[in-house]
Amino acid sequence: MSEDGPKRTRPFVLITGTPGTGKTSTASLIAERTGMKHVNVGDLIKEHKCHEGRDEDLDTNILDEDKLLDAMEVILDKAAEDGQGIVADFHVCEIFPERWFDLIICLRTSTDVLFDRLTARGYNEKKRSENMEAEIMQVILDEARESYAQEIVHECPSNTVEDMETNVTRVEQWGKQWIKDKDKED
Ligand SMILES: Nc1ncnc2c1ncn2[C@@H]1O[C@H](COP(=O)(O)OP(=O)(O)OP(=O)(O)O)[C@@H](O)[C@H]1O
Repeated sequence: MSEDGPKRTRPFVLITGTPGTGKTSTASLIAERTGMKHVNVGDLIKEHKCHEGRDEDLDTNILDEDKLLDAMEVILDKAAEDGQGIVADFHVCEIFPERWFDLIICLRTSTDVLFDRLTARGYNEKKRSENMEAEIMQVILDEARESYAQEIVHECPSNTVEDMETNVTRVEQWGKQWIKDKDKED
């Protein structure tokens, strides 16, 4: 959202984490429960063709960040104008301007569970290993902590359906409080 964009009355949340940790499932449940708009950044990239080519080795597309940020800014500005919250999900968090998000949830999944999920998804061995390693090394969590204020970054386990329920409820309750606090401010 642009610096001089519309004032926000609802929160913007980013769900991040290694591929397979449950970002899309969690974000869509949050959207369902709260009425926030779900922005599946992966889908947005496909829709707007934000690619600069393909990394065949890693079996992944190379992201055109500027194009993605432009496309997202339009969506975020519109949500702010409409008084709607945003729950975005993406496995990269450091590319977004810090001012965009009020809460960053970094989902974490244990090695054995993630292995099974990525295998079920048909990831090739190299892609699966890269992602497993990234999760073990907490690459995304470190990126989140480096890119945003410490107090808005939360690490949340996402191994079981119960974990997902806890995470969704947590964001839902946090959102209600955010709105109350915002109302008091105005
Ligand atoms: N907490 C959880 N408990 C049980 N199953 C889960 C949980 N989180 C995700 N899953 C399952 O794991 C798979 C991957 O989930 P999902 O697509 O939401 O992950 P993702 O982090 O969005 O992945 P990507 O970054 O590749 O889009 C799905 O089959 C989903 O149902």
